[in-house]
Amino acid sequence: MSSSLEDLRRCSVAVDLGAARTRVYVKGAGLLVDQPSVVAVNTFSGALIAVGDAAERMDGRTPHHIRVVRPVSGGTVIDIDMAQRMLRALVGEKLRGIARRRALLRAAVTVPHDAGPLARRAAYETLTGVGARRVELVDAPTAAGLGCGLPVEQPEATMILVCGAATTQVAVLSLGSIVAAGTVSLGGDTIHHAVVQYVRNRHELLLPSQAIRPLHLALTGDASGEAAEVLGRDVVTGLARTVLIDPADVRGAIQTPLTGLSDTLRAVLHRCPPDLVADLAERGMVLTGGSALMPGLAERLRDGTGMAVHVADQPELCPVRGLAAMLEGRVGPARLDAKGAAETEEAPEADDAVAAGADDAVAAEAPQSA
Ligand SMILES: Nc1ncnc2c1ncn2[C@@H]1O[C@H](COP(=O)(O)OP(=O)(O)OP(=O)(O)O)[C@@H](O)[C@H]1O
Repeated sequence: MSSSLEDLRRCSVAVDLGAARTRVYVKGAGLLVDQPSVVAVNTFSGALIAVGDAAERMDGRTPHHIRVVRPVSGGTVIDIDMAQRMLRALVGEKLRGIARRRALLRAAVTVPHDAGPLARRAAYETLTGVGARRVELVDAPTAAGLGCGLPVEQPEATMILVCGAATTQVAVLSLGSIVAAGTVSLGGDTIHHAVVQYVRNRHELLLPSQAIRPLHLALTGDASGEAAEVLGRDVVTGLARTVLIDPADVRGAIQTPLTGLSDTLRAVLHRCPPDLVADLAERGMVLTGGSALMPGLAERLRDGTGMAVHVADQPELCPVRGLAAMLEGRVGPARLDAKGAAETEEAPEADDAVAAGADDAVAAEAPQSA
């Protein structure tokens, strides 16, 4: 059994810090948090006004003194302070309870497969800032693969797509490690921005967020071709106005990010040994992450690659479910090596830990959590 799986089993908390949503699983208690990764703060006093669902509802509707912040982007923490405040507000009391019962609060957190030292450091600092004394970093495709029941630890290829808010990670896994992987700027938010940009340029209209989701239906192959009426704000006059949007135009607007995904899939397959590609030809790929639910995405991938495409059950929960499986010791045989899927970060004693590469486990005690 590898030390990293042993370490993961000792964790009591699993965190999937996503650009769109934050999910926190606590051993023995289940999924305690599944909330938007959003914080609203008072810009004058710095006071926290709302987090999660409440903060997201304020987005786009705030007066000057309230700022709505998204502290995570593309699976990477970009504002550590806000991410810590968000986690404390969402789950702080529970973590304090666990920390009181256990001498050492250990947490596991997902990071993108290509996260660099700074991104790893940011995830680690976010968790230590809310009381974790030891942090296990697990790459998101491995966690998602385990979370949807794929045999990622077996000597056979599995292809997993983690379709997040702004990025999609494509990975081929075998023996618990990533064999080849790539990332493309495609997700629910990318599609959202592409559609907003198209309507703005073509119709000089700014769309509210809730008007976009119905337009996603244009992605489906069987889109009837009927134009959809949407209400927005005229760019010039500032007045409310409706326009008719042709589904064919929406498909055109999102073609570029979709082409990027097909290119990334091909590039990843190109880097795989032929034996693994043969496995994948039989099995196809599995889509996880919330954007896997985008209407028509699976069909378009099937048409574009000729491979079988499966959408996981509750795809948005796969990464956190995979972490939960590791924490509960449901992953075996234990073939995930320490330099592959999971890495341990221990809290540093001093700044020299920061200088050490993120790939190196740093043995030291954490400072007392706030
Ligand atoms: N039913 C749905 N149809 C289309 N898109 C959806 C649906 N449900 C969720 N999404 C999209 O999924 C994305 C969120 O997915 P998920 O929760 O997996 O992302 P995340 O883990 O927070 O993001 P990331 O991995 O980029 O950090 C959002 O962009 C959202 O618009």
